[in-house]
Amino acid sequence: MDASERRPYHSPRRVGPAFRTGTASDTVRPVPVHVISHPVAQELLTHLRDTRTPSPLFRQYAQRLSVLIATEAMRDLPTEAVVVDTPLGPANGVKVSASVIVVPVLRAGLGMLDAVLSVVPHARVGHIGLQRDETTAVASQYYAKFPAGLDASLVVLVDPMLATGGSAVASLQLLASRGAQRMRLLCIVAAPEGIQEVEAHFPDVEIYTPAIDSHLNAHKFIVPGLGDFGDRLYGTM
Ligand SMILES: O=P(O)(O)OC[C@H]1O[C@H](OP(=O)(O)OP(=O)(O)O)[C@H](O)[C@@H]1O
Ligand SMILES: O=c1cc[nH]c(=O)[nH]1
Ligand SMILES: [Mg+2]
Repeated sequence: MDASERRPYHSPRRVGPAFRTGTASDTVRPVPVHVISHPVAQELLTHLRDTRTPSPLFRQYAQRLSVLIATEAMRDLPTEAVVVDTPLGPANGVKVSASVIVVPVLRAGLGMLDAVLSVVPHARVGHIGLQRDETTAVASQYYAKFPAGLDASLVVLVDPMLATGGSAVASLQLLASRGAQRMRLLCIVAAPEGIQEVEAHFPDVEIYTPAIDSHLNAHKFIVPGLGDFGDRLYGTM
């Protein structure tokens, strides 16, 4: 698809707020969090949590789970009508007509990128490099590069772990400062603290995740979580 074929992203319908159904709270309240409860997604998440899962399998499970998350997150992509010829005659069909920019947060977000691109192959890709300080858990930026057209695209931020929310909010602020208007966040495990932080700064940003966990520990790791996603993905423990 060349640039002339890309059209600005306009959501044809506002996705209604989902209801939080995770383990964090019994209180059901409308928040823009979509919990991917599909049993296949939940089984893949279980494998990712399991300390016995080695890096090669961890990468595979992360990919497969990310396809399911991305599929749900792209449910309302606008399409245009097309007609194709089957061997038996013409058939009406559709073509996705939105401009999508996927932005993984390095490193861990790279473990979801190819999966998201398999769902929206025409998407373009930006990158944000962030690293949490091991003692303060505050993220600092070491890289950022984006394609043109953030303002007219659906921007899909991809980071598997939403812990304090510091990395997600810093990323969303950077994207917003470069013109992004419609943003979504895809993650694999979210903590209530991180969700609150994103909601406080970006109430319109919908979050797609298969898990809302219990809480953060003293080191700001998600409990029960799955440990350090980047380390498990790349074997840097
Ligand atoms: O919500 P937060 O408290 O900001 O934590 C979440 C961030 O922490 C992890 O990255 P990390 O800093 O470990 O970098 P890495 O991906 O290179 O391992 C994770 O991938 C998120 O980006
Ligand atoms: O639990 C956590 C928190 C931040 N980053 C991770 O990889 N895991
Ligand atoms: Mg890490």
